[in-house]
Amino acid sequence: MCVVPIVALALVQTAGSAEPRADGAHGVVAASTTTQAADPAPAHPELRAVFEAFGGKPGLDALMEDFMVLLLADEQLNPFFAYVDQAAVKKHLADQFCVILGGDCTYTGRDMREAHALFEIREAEFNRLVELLQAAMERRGVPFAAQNRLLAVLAPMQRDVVNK
Ligand code: HEM
Repeated sequence: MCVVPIVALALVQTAGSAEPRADGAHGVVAASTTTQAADPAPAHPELRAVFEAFGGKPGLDALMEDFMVLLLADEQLNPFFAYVDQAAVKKHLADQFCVILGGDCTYTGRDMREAHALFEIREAEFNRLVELLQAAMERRGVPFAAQNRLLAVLAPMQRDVVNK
């Protein structure tokens, strides 16, 4: 199987701002090293053809069924997924991928940093999850080029998911 390299992107730094603060305090907010969580479902309307190649929303729902089976059967990743609300994870993943691929869906889950904050996730586990996603896409007959277009937009999320 061809493993697509996952590109780690530089962290985004919040810039200094003269806007009023959300907490009601006034004055210039100093530049901070705090990082902002990235949009968990950045829409890519140009990927609409990729969305179709996945079989639209029904295809994504079916993909997540297969993906969860693989995650739970995997020795390395089972401990992460065995005790969570698997139905919610599948739904949120399908909605998230749908939005990302330009589909007409709404993502109602948490941002990526928050959703994964209770877990210690290493790069090796991120890479394993990507392998299993590739296996699930392969099983569903998603064309290789479409697989890679999706993986390319998921890759930058590594910085919000990997926290160990
Ligand atoms: C690009 C990679 C990833 C994406 C796009 C992603 C996306 C998501 C989404 C959308 C949710 C649902 C959030 C919610 O319900 O509010 C979720 C939950 C979860 N993810 Fe990830 N994830 C990624 C990588 C990983 C990795 C590498 C692991 C661990 C090895 C992991 C473990 C989990 C677990 C355990 C949950 C359930 C959290 C809970 O219910 O408290 N994820 N993920």
